Amino acid sequence: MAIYEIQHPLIKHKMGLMRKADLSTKSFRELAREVTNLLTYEATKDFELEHSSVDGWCGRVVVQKIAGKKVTVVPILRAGIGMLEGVLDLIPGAKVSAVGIARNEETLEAGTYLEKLVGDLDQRMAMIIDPMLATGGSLVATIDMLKRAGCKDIRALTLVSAPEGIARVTNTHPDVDVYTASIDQGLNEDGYIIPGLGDAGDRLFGTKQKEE
Ligand SMILES: O=P(O)(O)OC[C@H]1O[C@H](OP(=O)(O)OP(=O)(O)O)[C@H](O)[C@@H]1O
Ligand SMILES: O=c1cc[nH]c(=O)[nH]1
Ligand SMILES: [Mg+2]
Repeated sequence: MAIYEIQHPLIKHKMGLMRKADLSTKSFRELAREVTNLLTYEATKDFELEHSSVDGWCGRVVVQKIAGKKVTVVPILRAGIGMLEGVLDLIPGAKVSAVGIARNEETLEAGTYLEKLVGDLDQRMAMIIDPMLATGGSLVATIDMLKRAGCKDIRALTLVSAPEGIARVTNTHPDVDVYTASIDQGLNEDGYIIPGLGDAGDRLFGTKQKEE
C-alpha cells in the first residue's frame, strides 16, 4: 500500500478551518466536500485516457476521454456520506456502494450493519470514502468486504489518518492506496485521532451529545 498525504495549500488551509471546535455543522459539511473535491482530483491523476473524436464547430476534433474501469464510490456510513457529494461533483456518473460500519466505542471493533454493493465489482475500481482512518478496523472491514465481492482495484480517500491505522491497512492490504488530507500524530486512549477533528460523524450530522 502507498499512503499519499496530499501537499496542497488549499487542503492545508481548509483542514485548518475544519479543526476549529466551534465551527458550524454547515461550514464543516461544506469544507468536507471541498477537501474531498481536491482529494478526488489527486486520486484520479493516474486514470487512463483514450482518444475519441467529436463533431466540433469547425469539423471533426480529436478529444480524450476516460478509458478503462468504471468507478464505484464506497461511503462508509455514516460519516463517509459527508464526502460523497465531493466525489460525485467530479465523477457524477459513479455508482454508489453503501457500507454501514460502526465502531464499538468500548472495544473499538468495527461492526458491519449494511452491505449494499453494486454489481460487476470485478470490473470496477472502488473508491472508499471515510473522513477518519483511526485504528483502521473500519477500513480493513470494508476492503475485506469488497474483495469478497470480487473487487481487485481499491483505493481510499480520508480527511485525517492516524499512523496506527495506516500501519494496519498497509499490513493487511498492501495493494490498497490511501489518499489523505492529513497524517496526524496518533490515537488517544479512547481511539480518537489527535489532533484530528473529533467525532466526524457527529460534526457532519449535528448529533454531538451535550456534555452533562
Ligand atoms: O479506524 P477506526 O478505528 O475503525 O475508526 C474510524 C471509523 O470511526 C468513525 O465512524 P463511527 O464508527 O464513529 O461511525 P459514524 O460514521 O456512524 O459516526 C469514522 O467515520 C470511521 O468509520
Ligand atoms: O478521531 C476519530 C476516530 C474515529 N472516529 C472519528 O469520528 N474520529
Ligand atoms: Mg462517529
